[in-house]
Amino acid sequence: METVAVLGGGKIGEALLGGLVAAGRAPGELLVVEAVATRAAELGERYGIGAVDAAEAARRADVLVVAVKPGDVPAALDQVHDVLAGRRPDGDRPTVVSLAAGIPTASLEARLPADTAVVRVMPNTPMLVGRAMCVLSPGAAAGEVELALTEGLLAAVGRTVRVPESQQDLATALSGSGPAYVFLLAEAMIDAGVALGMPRATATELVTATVEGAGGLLTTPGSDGREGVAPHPGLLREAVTSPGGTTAAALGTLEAEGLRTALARAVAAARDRSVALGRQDG
Ligand SMILES: NC(=O)C1=CN([C@@H]2O[C@H](COP(=O)(O)OP(=O)(O)OC[C@H]3O[C@@H](n4cnc5c(N)ncnc54)[C@H](OP(=O)(O)O)[C@@H]3O)[C@@H](O)[C@H]2O)C=CC1
Ligand SMILES: O=C(O)[C@@H]1CCC=N1
Repeated sequence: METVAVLGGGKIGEALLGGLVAAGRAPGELLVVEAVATRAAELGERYGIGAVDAAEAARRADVLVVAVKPGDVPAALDQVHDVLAGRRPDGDRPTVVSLAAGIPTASLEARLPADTAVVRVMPNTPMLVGRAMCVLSPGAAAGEVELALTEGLLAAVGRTVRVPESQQDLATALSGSGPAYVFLLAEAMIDAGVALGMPRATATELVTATVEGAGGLLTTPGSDGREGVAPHPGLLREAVTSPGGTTAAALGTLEAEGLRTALARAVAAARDRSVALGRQDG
């Protein structure tokens, strides 16, 4: 298998590395470059992954993953530039896979040796448990071979979809940041249960199982009574909503409080922030 080196062993770097190990990848094929030494040691203890410096990662990697904060991307690429320049672009040089929100492939390519294959990916943290949604767009020098290599790697930790790069900022707002919206919803439901008198442990068990079960219905073909098409959230919601019942009372309150509008604005704010992060680069 190919050697995967990850620049940045933070939240998403760990989700990828931990997810790959859980999916059966040999830790010896995985490398991490991490600025914080204690963090690198933690990843070594947790997953058996070796920490190396940027130059060694650039020498050994078949896939070089950029998982530092968007503002740190230029410096991280500068650290690997010269070693990458010494490797031939026709198959020897690693594919550079960027997970950084907002940073266009053109900006990445401008800081890398000419003709480096770059794939921009927006993953999400469920990668750690093999349930990622990874959204891919190729850069100018990335062809089918590099895209398939990246998809093959990420398929081990969840689902992949290709989109035109013009949709990457919106993908970031939906699936990249999306888990946080669901966690906030879960947290708020648990707190509401506690406020109304249920022990926190019980409320947590009820709500987490409910989120998991609802996710299962959303992703199970035929769950809304129709065959051959993806389940529709509206139909699944209708099936919960008995006439004159409890769900209708709750949904009426959520609509009156503007939940849909709040979510629409939140997604637009995340999309706009992703665009702004790309403009701040370099
Ligand atoms: N968290 C998420 O859910 C998602 C994150 N992303 C993207 O992933 C990237 C990382 O995000 P996240 O994991 O949350 O951030 P973190 O801050 O948790 O992780 C980044 C890590 O990289 C370290 N670092 C910084 N510069 C370098 C360098 N040159 N070489 C090696 N390590 C370095 C940081 O150290 P220090 O703290 O000292 O800076 C930090 O430990 C971002 O670009 C983000 O947009 C994409 C999708 C989802
Ligand atoms: O919050 C962020 O900027 C990153 C990108 C998507 C999820 N986390």
